[in-house]
Amino acid sequence: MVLNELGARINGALQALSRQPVIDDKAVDALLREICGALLESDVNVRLVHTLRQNVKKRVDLEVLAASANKRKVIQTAVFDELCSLVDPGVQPWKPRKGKQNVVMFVGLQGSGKTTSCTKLAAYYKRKGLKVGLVCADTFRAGAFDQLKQNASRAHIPYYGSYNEADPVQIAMDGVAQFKASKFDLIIVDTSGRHKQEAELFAEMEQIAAAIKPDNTIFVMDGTIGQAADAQARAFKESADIGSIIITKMDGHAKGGGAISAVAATGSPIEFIGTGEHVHDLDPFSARPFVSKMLGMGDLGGLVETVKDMQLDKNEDMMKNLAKGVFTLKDMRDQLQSILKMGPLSKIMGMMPGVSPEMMRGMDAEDTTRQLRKYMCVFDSMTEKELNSDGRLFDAESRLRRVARGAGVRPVEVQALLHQHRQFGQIVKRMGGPKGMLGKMNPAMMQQMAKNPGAVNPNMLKQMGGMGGIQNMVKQMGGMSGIQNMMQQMGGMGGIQDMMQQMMGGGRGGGGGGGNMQDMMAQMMGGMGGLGGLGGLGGGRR
Ligand SMILES: Nc1nc2c(ncn2[C@@H]2O[C@H](COP(=O)(O)OP(=O)(O)OP(=O)(O)O)[C@@H](O)[C@H]2O)c(=O)[nH]1
Repeated sequence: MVLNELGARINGALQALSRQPVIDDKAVDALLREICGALLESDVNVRLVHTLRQNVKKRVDLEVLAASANKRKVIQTAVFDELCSLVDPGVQPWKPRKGKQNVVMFVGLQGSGKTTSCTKLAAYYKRKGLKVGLVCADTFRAGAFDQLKQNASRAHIPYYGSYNEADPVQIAMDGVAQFKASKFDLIIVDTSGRHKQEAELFAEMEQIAAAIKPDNTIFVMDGTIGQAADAQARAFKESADIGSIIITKMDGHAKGGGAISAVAATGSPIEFIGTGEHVHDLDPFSARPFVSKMLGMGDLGGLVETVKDMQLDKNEDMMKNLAKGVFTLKDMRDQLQSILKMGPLSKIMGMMPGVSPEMMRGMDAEDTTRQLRKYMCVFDSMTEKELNSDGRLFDAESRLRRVARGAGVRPVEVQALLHQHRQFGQIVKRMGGPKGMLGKMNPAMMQQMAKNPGAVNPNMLKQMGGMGGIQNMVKQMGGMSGIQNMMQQMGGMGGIQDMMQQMMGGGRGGGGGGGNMQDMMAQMMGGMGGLGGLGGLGGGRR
């Protein structure tokens, strides 16, 4: 059973319990039977499933709880906590620090996704502002260096490797020395894999580790290997000083229960999971948000992290414009670019509470991304004067045709983009200016928002999780016939405004610091504006 289905089934069992008129031993047994059955079908190790069952039963003492009105809540919390402990060894993974020369070595079997994950990790920390270099010490597989070179070039990450040197230890040492001399913050070394866990592989791993003395060794494991994960994780753990783990190929259809639970049982924390072949398909792993997301309860921490990574600080001009009620074509391009950087839209949506993986199924993220790229070509064909305008310049047919020709699209597609821009521009006009919400923000708040979009009080986020506003919004989304439809509606002015109002209402109710709430709102708007635009893109094509 794939993880999406596992989440839906556990959720279904918990909801069935909520509907039971009487909560007795029979009801708890039925719940546990269903949950444990689902876990086993997802390849979770039988021993761990047994432990989970025992622990929940221990915590749910119906006699003690008899008088409590909150029996269901206690049971649900126990199940949630036990699911979390199933994937959490309780150890924090090592993290590189900027300004320190951190060396990380990757190990794993051939084809597990090591080389791909090296570049993903490099891109992740590059986004966080670290100077990152990649070293290819895989001399076993012909073509490994070319692959790393290609991936690294695409992600604009400096790399080191050799076509002549056959000794992986020498390459690793030379690469690390070169990047250290150039004051890199993080040096990632990719090593060879083998088809099986064999002595030669482990000997090579040890030699490289002894030569470069990594600060952390990351074990990469294929998430699709099911029950075999247990033996593999243990073998690597015994032979190398594994600090943390990346599980790859955990895309929507992966049956990752085996790998996740086996790895957690070895005591090394899972640091990331790979969720696709794209360089941004690497999600930080943390037990509670993971379980929460799997059960369709969202991941607000992840959402903020993503918004932070959108680097709104680079959009200081846009923030100033928005406050004034101005929205140029360049502002729109910058927003869409931020969204593109974050990878597929489904990732952002999946972090919202109430948007279960099931709901995301019909969404064609690839299609949306392709469409977005097309729009980037349109922006690239515009002159600086056109980009800084409100779009009215394009009333001239010849201008429109010139840009369409330059971008290799039909004029009607340029018109669709301009239409989207106009719609959003009207909202900005209403919200900006001295009377609008954005206009009312004081300059210090604006500056904080532009400079440090991540400075969001985590408690406030918790409040947001409990807020009626967001959840209502998400419920509305759920009621629509599909996310794509919702996007289209959001593209329309009414949709965005309703949503904003709901969130504002919730913000007041939540009682969070007013300044923080508004910061958060504006941050989300940075994203939402882009999402609104996306909806229009989809709609324009249909
Ligand atoms: N769907 C999906 N594919 C992935 C993911 N990570 C890696 N892959 C694919 O898995 C295949 C193997 O990945 P590599 O990075 O070449 O594997 P490797 O472990 O470096 O292999 P060796 O260099 O031979 O040891 C490639 O086709 C990758 O695109 C992931 O998270 N999801």
